[in-house]
Amino acid sequence: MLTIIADSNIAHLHDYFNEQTLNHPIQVISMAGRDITADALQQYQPDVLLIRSVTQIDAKLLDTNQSVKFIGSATIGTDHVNEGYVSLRGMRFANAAGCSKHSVAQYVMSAILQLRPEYWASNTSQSDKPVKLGIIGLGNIGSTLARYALDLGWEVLGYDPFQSASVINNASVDKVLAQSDVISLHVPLTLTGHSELPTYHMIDADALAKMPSTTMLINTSRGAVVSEADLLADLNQNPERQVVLDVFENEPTVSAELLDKLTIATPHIAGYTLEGKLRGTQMIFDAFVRSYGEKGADILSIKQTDLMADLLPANPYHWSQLKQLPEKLPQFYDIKADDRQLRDSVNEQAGAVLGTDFDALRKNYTLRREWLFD
Ligand SMILES: NC(=O)c1ccc[n+]([C@@H]2O[C@H](COP(=O)([O-])OP(=O)(O)OC[C@H]3O[C@@H](n4cnc5c(N)ncnc54)[C@H](O)[C@@H]3O)[C@@H](O)[C@H]2O)c1
Ligand SMILES: O=C(O)[C@H](O)[C@H](O)COP(=O)(O)O
Repeated sequence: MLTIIADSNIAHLHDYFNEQTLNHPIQVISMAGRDITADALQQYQPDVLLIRSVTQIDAKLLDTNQSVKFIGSATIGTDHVNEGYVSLRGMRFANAAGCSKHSVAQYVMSAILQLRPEYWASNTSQSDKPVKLGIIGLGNIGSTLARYALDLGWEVLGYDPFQSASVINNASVDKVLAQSDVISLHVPLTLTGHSELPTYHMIDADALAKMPSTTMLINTSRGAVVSEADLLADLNQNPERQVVLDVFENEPTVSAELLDKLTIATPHIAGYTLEGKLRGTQMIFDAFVRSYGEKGADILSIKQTDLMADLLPANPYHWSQLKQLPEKLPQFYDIKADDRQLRDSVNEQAGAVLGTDFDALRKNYTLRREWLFD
């Protein structure tokens, strides 16, 4: 019998992990990601952990455990996982790199175009001052966002010191900060000692001072990439600056003081589309199959399967059509409705959105659909 502990927020968990697809007796124990603790591991002795970003994978969780062999995170970000420790323990780890790249890119485009609809026409063919979109981090999401921006005829000022120079990786960070109309952050959260160029508080008072007050800032990466204290000080000085946050330095709590100064604020749902979450589950299922398959079929003789196609309803939304009908964008995704829901969750007494309410907004979020980028 294979025992799996899984985050109950993993989309279609049981459609993927069951005795038919795995051709093996299994028990799947699903629970809130924050409840996956050393005590739960002690109680259930799982072979497999399937998690999302709210479960910290480290010595505190695993030092007293000898049962876990495979850990899958149905997320892009891995800053919640001490991968060095996991490798040292001989456990297999897989994340879902790129699973929601289109979802997040489309969230960013929705925010920009709903706040500045004039940007639909601010392109190289119709304007002598096309939109300059600054993108910091040009991996799966940043490079996908660049595709949408270039498709609208915008200019991209991109900065990624770990990628080769290219048509989008074309600027210094100072040029991005000083010359962009909008800056969108798409970096992992890395700390000193884990990266030559750590991204922790990358957007601090110095960086903000280099950004004209008319420059919009969008953060869908991780909250701590932006210094919240410095951002608050900047917004007190530059109340006209438009800031869109989907991630927050002190998640899952969000201060009302900060919320009041943001233009758009959403509860870490930029990647929350049916496609994005399903791809995440499919990818860790595939990684699990590969991992166990490598150990020989005697443990698990599994056929790899693409369940995603069966689980996705037909998708009528096409970027090419949306572009022709810009006024349709808010009907496709009303980002301001998500903003209102978060603001309505503020606990006046606490002067903040409480962690339990933030988590509930995410758990109960109605997954959007991605539009097809064609
Ligand atoms: N809000 C959400 O719902 C959501 C959804 C998915 C991912 N994310 C976050 O977005 C992040 C980026 O996702 P991705 O798929 O593009 O990851 P990715 O790993 O494909 O790309 C990250 C890029 O950042 C670059 N980078 C690293 N340090 C940098 C620095 N100091 N300056 C500039 N660039 C730097 C890397 O070279 C890489 O190209 C994830 O790590 C995750 O934390 C958030
Ligand atoms: O890293 C990611 O994939 C995203 O931030 C994702 O939205 C995390 O979502 P969670 O695991 O918190 O549900």
